[in-house]
Amino acid sequence: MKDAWSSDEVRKAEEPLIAAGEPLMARAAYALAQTVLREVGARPADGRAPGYRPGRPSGTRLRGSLGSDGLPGRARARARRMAGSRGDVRGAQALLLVGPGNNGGDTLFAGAHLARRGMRVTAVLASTRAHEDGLAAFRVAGGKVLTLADIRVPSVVRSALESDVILDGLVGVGARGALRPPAGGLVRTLAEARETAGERWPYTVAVDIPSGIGVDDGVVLGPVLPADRTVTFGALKPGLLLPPAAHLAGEVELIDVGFPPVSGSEGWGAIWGVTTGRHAMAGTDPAAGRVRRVEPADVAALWPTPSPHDHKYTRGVVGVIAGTTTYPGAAVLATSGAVLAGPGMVRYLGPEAVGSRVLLERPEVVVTGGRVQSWVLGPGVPAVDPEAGPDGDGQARRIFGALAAVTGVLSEDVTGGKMPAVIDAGALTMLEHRLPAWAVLTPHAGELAELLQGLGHDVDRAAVEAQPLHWVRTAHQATGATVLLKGAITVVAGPGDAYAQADAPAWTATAGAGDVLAGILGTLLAGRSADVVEDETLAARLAAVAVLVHGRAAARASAGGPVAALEIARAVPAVVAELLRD
Ligand SMILES: NC(=O)C1=CN([C@@H]2O[C@H](COP(=O)(O)OP(=O)(O)OC[C@H]3O[C@@H](n4cnc5c(N)ncnc54)[C@H](O)[C@@H]3O)[C@@H](O)[C@H]2O)[C@@H](O)CC1
Ligand SMILES: [K+]
Repeated sequence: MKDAWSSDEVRKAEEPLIAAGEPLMARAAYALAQTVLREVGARPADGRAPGYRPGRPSGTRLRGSLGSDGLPGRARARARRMAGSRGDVRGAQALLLVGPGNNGGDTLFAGAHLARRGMRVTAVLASTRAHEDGLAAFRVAGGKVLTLADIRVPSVVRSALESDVILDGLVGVGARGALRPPAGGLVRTLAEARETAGERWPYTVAVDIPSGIGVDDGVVLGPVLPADRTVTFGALKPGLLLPPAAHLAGEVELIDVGFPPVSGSEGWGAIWGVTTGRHAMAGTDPAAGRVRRVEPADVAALWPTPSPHDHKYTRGVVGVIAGTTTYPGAAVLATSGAVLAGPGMVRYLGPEAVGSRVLLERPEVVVTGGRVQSWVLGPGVPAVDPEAGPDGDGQARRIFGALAAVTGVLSEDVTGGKMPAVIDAGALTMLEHRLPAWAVLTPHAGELAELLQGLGHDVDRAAVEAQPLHWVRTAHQATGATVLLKGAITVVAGPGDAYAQADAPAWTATAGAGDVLAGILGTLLAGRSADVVEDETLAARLAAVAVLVHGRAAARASAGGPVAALEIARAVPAVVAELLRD
């Protein structure tokens, strides 16, 4: 599990270490310089071609969203330039963008290391203030210092285009809001120049964070220079995991500067003396938990794996109400996702003609009613039209019935107990009662905006995409449900921690992929039905696992090319087997 720490948490962790005389900045700057030296040293053996880009790094720690071939966009270009690297950095040029705080200090100390290794290093000070010791060390090492006020933005752009590497050290965790002038104007112009220069743009390293992103919530309120790599210190920051900012961070490398090892709330309780309640302040809501990312190694502990004593009913039965005669494919895809994720059984409820199609693809499915341990509601079912009332071949009526079980409106004597559910597509328009956390809503941005509008919020799709964590948490608070917002980076929030998953190649954005995801998650909820009711934070974790498995299945089925939704479902068993084996 990757854990992001809010800027307040980072400060609290730093304080005692700095008081104890730990050389945090020296460690950060040294590691940053090593990364730059490694990258620049990987240049082609025939010397620095104009617009040279260093080689692909060996140690990728974390990626943002992936390209169709599973590599972050800019890493692809660098991968092609690997051949003939020679490790010599003498004469290579670095441009440092230096802000007034410790982030600028890290950058200046790193620049001093680079200069001592024979690189030609220029620091542009964006402010009248700069870290004094850092600046002195940089000068002694032979670095050249310019101030933005003296040289102006166009000459910084020229200098950037002549450089091999840029270090963005304008602001770090001390950032508040969008970059202000003159740093904001400089970054805006550099970002535009990068767009024009394309592959000729130098390798760009963000120091701690890409300056200008929302450190704690991942929003992008103003100009940001996209990085090929972010070297971050002590802990990941939420903005490096969350969209849209995570798309600007490139590959993220976490440097250990000596923070205590912490994983999850238990560790924080021990460190801060928190004995009860929520621990962290990441994101926009002080009451909410951390921002995290589930990793492949976490899956085995969460996946409902059968024991020899299990039979199909103890393993969990998934009930799927999806598809209509107009949209029968969604029923096939959702049941396929559920079956291939490995439940005890899948029941399908819907029009007979659709059930027959489901059976053609998945003869394991049972097309009669009966007890279930989770519901998958709504894929391929149209939104309820308030004028016309429920229709859709009776699917709306069936979904309303299932929702009555999920919300507890129906007696548990009738439903057989509390019931987790995946609520997708048309079913999102059928919510009439407050939901438990073990109901998982799975909207895309447009559907989430509509849901929130229905709850009285003035928000559209673009606003949701600009502040996904905020709106996902708002929807959770308003409905009670766990909310999974589908996207290139999927954001999940319920009571407690939020999750930002970047597992899928861009080809996954294809019709029907969400139906498969709903099915996979239905199987996870059925297999751990009692646990999700017991632990209200578990549904979000399982939702993140479903997203991870779905994304990896898409990558496997895609193999760098197009992928059809049914092929994602078909790749699930091999992906799960691999994750359980590792
Ligand atoms: N976490 C760690 O373990 C370590 C952190 N260190 C560095 O220290 C940084 C934090 O340093 P500081 O607290 O000095 O803060 P920063 O250097 O991040 O930024 C603070 C300065 O930027 C200005 N500023 C804030 N928001 C701005 C905006 N929107 N536009 C323009 N200027 C803005 C402020 O006026 C202030 O002068 C970290 O990001 C990291 O780089 C390292 O030195 C040591 C290790
Ligand atoms: K920075």
